[in-house]
Amino acid sequence: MMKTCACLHTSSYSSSLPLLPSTFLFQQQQLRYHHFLNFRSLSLNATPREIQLQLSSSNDAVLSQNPTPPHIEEPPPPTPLVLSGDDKTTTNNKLKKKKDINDDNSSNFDNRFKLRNGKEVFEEKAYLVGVERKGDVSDSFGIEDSLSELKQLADTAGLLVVDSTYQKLASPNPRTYIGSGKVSEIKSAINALDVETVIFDDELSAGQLRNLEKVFGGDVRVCDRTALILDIFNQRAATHEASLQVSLAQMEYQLPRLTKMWTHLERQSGGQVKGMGEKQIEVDKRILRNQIGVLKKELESVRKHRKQYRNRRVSVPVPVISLVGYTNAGKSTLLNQLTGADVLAEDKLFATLDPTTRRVQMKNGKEFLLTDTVGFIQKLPTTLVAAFRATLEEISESSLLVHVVDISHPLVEQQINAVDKVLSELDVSSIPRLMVWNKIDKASDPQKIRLEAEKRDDVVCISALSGDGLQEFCDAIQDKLKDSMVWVEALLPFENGDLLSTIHQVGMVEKTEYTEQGTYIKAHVPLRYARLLTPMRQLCVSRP
Ligand SMILES: Nc1nc2c(ncn2[C@@H]2O[C@H](COP(=O)(O)OP(=O)(O)OP(=O)(O)O)[C@@H](O)[C@H]2O)c(=O)[nH]1
Ligand SMILES: [Mg+2]
Repeated sequence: MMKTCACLHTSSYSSSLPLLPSTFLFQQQQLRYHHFLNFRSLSLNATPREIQLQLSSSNDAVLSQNPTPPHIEEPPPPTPLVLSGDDKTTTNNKLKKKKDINDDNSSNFDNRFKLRNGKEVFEEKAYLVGVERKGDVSDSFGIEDSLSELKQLADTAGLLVVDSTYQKLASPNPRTYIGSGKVSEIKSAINALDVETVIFDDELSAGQLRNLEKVFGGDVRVCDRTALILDIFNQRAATHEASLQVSLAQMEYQLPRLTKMWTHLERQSGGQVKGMGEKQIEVDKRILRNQIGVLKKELESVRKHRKQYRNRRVSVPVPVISLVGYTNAGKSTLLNQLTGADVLAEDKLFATLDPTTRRVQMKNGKEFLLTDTVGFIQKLPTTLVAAFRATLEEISESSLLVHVVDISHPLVEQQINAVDKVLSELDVSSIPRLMVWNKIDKASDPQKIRLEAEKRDDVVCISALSGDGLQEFCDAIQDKLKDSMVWVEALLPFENGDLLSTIHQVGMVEKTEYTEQGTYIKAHVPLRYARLLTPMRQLCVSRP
């Protein structure tokens, strides 16, 4: 796979703009600055598939060009570190170099290769940094909770978190995000703990990233929560559509961060190529914008296919219900439990990226389609919400949204608010909702929670893991679907037998009476069918 990517990359460059010398350096810079993004400059003529491969493959592709920049000392080509099994695993040239350096101490180093989900992952030492904004509203995540979530994210990405710190600030420092005292404190921690990566809990600007890396020293990488989430998504994207969406989000994240990364060229060449950096930023921005355009087109075509598929599904008269909720709430476990599907469900953030739809048959013979979707998280980057819009369209075309909540989680209220916030961005307020309090088996006082749920409308307690409460869940779905339907009394002529059986399938028929003129029904039916029945409803009104 890695070899394939390298070949692809070389051939795509042969038919594209020549790489400017500085682009090579830029690639090296990117590997340092944005280790998590597996990002590199791309050829203008690359196909979306190539772009995707280039983005998702490890850093070996960069080496295939190997141009020699004038006036600038060429950096030694790093040897990629091949980890078994997975070309998307976080790999890094620097690691190989470090491994060589550390050969004497290699047993210590090798201890940090861990097997996760069947993949070998190198655990880089990471240090977390957060900022508590004075005056933050109390219903949002506290700084310690937010940092502990960041630790979970880092863990999911395969990093080894060695320590963390935070600072209370009225407003972030525009140059370094945190104050200078805190910067020095972190620098000491980096030296003492041999930290390789510093991760900030909030999105940093290009300038802040650059300044912090400068202060921390050449070998230390700095990244932010968004880059970390993007990296997890990149590692986990399993389908063509998900890969395209992640690639697009990565590029959009990257675009504003190209600014001024080139000034080092002018410094290194002693001013001989003055202005070169500035020009190169423009060239690379243009290349990146072109790639974004190519990806958007490709996504649009994938989106059209999905739409056609959805349209076909609409013609199958079964309501579609989407599971939404905070990451790790138990959505996939619920889908698996109800449908016998085999969707990956695990105690990691963002286990699911692609929607999976399965048919559920209830005891009364009624059916619905259940869709599992990508989980949400607080501080979800807007670029990601936008990039996943195509996938999230599944949600907007549902008859009902089931909000799955991990009721055993200490920050359950904050998680509910974060999900509501994302849903409000998706413009789905008109779709009826049902809330499910999951993991009731794990709650410290399940009885108290059940009593609380009884007091509320639209809440059902379940354990997706044990299957407890699933019958109540299906009953609640029936009731909710009924609420979203229209009450009709109609007389269907006998030649409309097909429509009658569809109504039995999608609606809730309360009375059927056979008369000489046709079948008289009283039922709740979806709006679409109420419209189809309009002429027959008039007939019914005129019935003696
Ligand atoms: N104790 C208990 N654990 C549960 C329950 N439901 C899910 N889990 C566990 O919670 C973890 C996350 O479950 P998933 O089904 O992967 O959660 P998800 O909402 O699909 O997560 P994302 O795909 O990341 O958004 C897994 O380890 C499940 O075994 C439950 O009812 N009780
Ligand atoms: Mg899931």
